[in-house]
Amino acid sequence: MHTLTKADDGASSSRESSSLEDTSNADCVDNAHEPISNISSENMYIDSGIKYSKYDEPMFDEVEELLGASSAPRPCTLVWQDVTVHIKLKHGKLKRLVNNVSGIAKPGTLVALMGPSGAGKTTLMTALAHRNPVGTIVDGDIVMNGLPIGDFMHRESGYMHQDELFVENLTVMEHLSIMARLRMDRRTSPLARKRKVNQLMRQLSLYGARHTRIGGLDGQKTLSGGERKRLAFATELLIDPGLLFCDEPTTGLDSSSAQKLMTLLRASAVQGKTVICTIHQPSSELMALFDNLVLLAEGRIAFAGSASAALNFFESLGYQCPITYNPTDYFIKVLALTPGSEGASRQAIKSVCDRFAVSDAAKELDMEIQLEFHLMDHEDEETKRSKFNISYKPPLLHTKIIWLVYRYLLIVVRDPRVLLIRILQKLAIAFMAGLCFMGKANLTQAGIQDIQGAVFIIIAENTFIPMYSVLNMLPDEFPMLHRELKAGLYSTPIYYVSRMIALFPGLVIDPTLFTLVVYWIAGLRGTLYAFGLTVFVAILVLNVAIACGTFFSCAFGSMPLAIAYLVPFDYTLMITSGLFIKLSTMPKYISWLRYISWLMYSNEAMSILQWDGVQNITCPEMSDDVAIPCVRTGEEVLTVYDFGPNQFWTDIAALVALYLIFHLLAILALRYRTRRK
Ligand SMILES: Nc1ncnc2c1ncn2[C@@H]1O[C@H](COP(=O)(O)OP(=O)(O)OP(=O)(O)O)[C@@H](O)[C@H]1O
Repeated sequence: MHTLTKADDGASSSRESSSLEDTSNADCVDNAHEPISNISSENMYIDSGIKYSKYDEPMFDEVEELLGASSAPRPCTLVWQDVTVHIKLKHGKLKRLVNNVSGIAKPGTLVALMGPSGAGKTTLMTALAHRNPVGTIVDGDIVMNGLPIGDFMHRESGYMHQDELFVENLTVMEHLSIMARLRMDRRTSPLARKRKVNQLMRQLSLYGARHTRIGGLDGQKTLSGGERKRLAFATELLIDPGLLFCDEPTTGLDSSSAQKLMTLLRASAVQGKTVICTIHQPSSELMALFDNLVLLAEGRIAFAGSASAALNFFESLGYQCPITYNPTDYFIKVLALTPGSEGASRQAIKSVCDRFAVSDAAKELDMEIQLEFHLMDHEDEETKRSKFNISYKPPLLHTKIIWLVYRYLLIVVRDPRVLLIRILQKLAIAFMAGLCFMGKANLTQAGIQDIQGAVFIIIAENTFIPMYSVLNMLPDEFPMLHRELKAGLYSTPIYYVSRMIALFPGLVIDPTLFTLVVYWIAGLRGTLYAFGLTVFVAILVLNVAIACGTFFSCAFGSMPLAIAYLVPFDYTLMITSGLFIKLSTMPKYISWLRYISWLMYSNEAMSILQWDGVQNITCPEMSDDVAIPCVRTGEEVLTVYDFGPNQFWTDIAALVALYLIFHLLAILALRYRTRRK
């Protein structure tokens, strides 16, 4: 049953033992690139369904088909020594997640990071990949090709997450094309970019699904789990990283899809990449694809070395893997906490880790690490630099904005029903409202209230529903935003600006349509000047409302919290709009609120457009003995509402200022939120 050990025949062990002498990265890569056709059949053997050359290198006839005959990736050697990871808890205490862990991953190797749930695999891998969550403290040395890891890891390494996140409405080709624009060197020609995308789609069997949406609208074909994983893999391969981290890539896949994906990872290693992979209890066939195994338990190393050596090590401790057991399952069983007897389990795990720390395998590993450090120390700067993609030029700021805007516009275009329903709904409300005011907007005493009412309807419709509808937009995108920020694809302000630009067409069309219908049905002032500027103010109102809603969603992070704070705020806005209370009579301690009320500014501006210069408001017939108060001019109407007739452009300036302030506050809140993660 112990079929996981391709080293059982001795071929692998000879490589293991020679690995200390064979420290040249180039050798690893060269071996990996020996043309398959040059190896005769007597120089190969088959184990676990995988062909191996006499050099014990898996012979993927399909390597070139799988991953193409691209140029050899930059060799990446990652060494980590005495790495300890703590996380800061809320009350300031530190919790240790990874404890004094060392290891090495060389070019052309596929390393499995295994252990029971909660062992610290993901924590260690994010530390090695320099993609730690905020609040993580990493101690120890992590060195890639002689340099302590840093932000350069974004361009030198790829990171496949356990749960892949995509903009679901995009097709495979759109996703990869946009990612190519965001990730690849800006000097890459459009043809080369296109070729790369096509090549990856073919190699990863995604070409047939290139026009399939990743996730979907009802009834539409979408990608399978395996295809999604392969797409995530393709996304990482766009920059052809020398180092690849994969967090549980087989989770959620059936055995055939898992085998397919792992074969791809193996092929990447054969090409010369360094691949580090966390994996949960792989089958023997899958385990056979790995060169090295690192077993973690309770944040410590329980074993590091080849799979066959792991069997020997556990046997030496008295843990004899039953013949019917998959060895990896057995290792995990030994290292997992047993419910009900956690104390005894912890003691047993500690004993395994302690024994490994003084084992020959640990000493060998330590020697290998020391040797690697020694070699790195003696490399000159030029050699070190040649191992990095220092000439990489990230896409320019405007390129990122254009492609992000394109991505978010596609979301709208992909589902035009949402847009159509929104427009129809808007028009229906506009007709309803317009019909209520039809024939009422006259220059009479009663008409004053009707005109002011119609103006307020235009303002309210462009404020409340849009402000609330935007509350879940950014929080829904936070997980993906965090991930793409960590991958160094763009910055928070670039994301925010792009997101808002993509919204903008809707923010112009919506208020224009609504105002157009209400204005003409209600029969508001029939000059082009008044109509045009009313539409302009309505557009401004909607944009300020969206900016305000976005700020609340960024500041409070979730829709329920944002609503809790927004409701009292919107009441304040409404009360101070000038329609419900005479602004000059408001108590001093509260009257300042009118200055942040865009409802007040817009109400004043639209009222001015309706009443400026009006001189002929009719009064009811008066009997000789009763003097009925009567408003005869537009200026008097404005005075009734405490609006200044000359305030129009001041109101516009205030609306623009509020628009900018809310967006600025939203960006600051979003930055704070994304930095905390
Ligand atoms: N932010 C955090 N605050 C507190 N504890 C944390 C935090 N992040 C991780 N942990 C704890 O650290 C331990 C290791 O977590 P990690 O995700 O690295 O485990 P894992 O081995 O990848 O587990 P799994 O296989 O289930 O994904 C777990 O016990 C987890 O609860």
